[in-house]
Amino acid sequence: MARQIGTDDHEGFDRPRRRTRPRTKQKPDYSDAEIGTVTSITRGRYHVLVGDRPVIAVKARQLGRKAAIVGDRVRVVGDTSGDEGTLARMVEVEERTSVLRRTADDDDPYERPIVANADQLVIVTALADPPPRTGMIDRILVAGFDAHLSPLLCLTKADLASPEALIAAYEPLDVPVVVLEPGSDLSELRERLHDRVSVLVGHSGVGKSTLVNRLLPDADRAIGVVNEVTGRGRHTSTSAIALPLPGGGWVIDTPGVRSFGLSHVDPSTIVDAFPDLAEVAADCPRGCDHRTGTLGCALDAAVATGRVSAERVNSFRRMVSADRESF
Ligand SMILES: Nc1nc2c(ncn2[C@@H]2O[C@H](COP(=O)(O)OP(=O)(O)OP(=O)(O)O)[C@@H](O)[C@H]2O)c(=O)[nH]1
Ligand SMILES: [Zn+2]
Repeated sequence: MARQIGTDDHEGFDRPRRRTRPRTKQKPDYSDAEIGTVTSITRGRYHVLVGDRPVIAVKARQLGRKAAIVGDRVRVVGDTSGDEGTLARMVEVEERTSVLRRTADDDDPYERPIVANADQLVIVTALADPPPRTGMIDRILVAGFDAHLSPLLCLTKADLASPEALIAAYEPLDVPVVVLEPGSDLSELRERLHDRVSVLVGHSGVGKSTLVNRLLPDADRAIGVVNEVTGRGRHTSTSAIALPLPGGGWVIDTPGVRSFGLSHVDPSTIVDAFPDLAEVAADCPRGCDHRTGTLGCALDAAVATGRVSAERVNSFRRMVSADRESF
């Protein structure tokens, strides 16, 4: 067998090999570096939970413009002790399984990724004070379906108003609903959050902080973040915050949103989140956006023959039309 010069292990053991590629092109291998989850970002500092150790890291230069967002799995090197005053270096961002995005408003073409690697979108809506707005719920649903997250509608303040109308509005879309009021049982919600990565989204004042505090009274301590992020005034921060659930899974709280721009979403793809409707829509004309009055939309024919219910199609259409409304 021919001897392969330069590839033997003992060759160049303690001096650099001659055949190594030029330094600039060599990608360092960080596969052994510690990995953690970005829990929040404040002023260019990344809070990373490595195991149960909160570490603060700065972005390494080689990441260039590539930014990590909350929920990202990242590799950190250097001082990863998490001791006070220490800073680690974040050297790599792992591939994401999902990205939830929004645009600031519909005239803003700039996509803002808000959370990585989530699999569930929890839309927190008050039943009163502030009053619920289905347009906003629909827009958030569209963003969630676009990011392939499964939805959960969380209705708060049931002590102030009845949830019946909203439950009825989302039943045809099979969106699961949990209803909460002060002191209500959280076990169903806990079950739905267990072992999942859930992003909480909602208007300011709907009771999101109240809910997070009930679910996770010790949340702040778990990720080692002091009041600058989680205390009052946190909503001046633009960053989301990821909180580990004791039994497994994450809750990612996001700052209260006033609008949920969808200019990055192609509404014609949302039908894919509904397998029965997608099957029907396969017969639609090319580029059909499936809205009411769209010529030749196969959803109309399917309703006429009873293949799908008018209620489901109407709810679907209301939802995808929400991206035309403004708030
Ligand atoms: N009646 C009633 N009030 C509630 C309920 N949940 C929260 N509240 C009140 O609603 C107000 C807003 O609650 P927060 O938890 O601060 O709401 P938030 O969504 O975090 O609001 P921001 O911090 O502004 O984003 C507070 O005065 C709460 O006490 C509820 O189930 N019923
Ligand atoms: Zn169609």
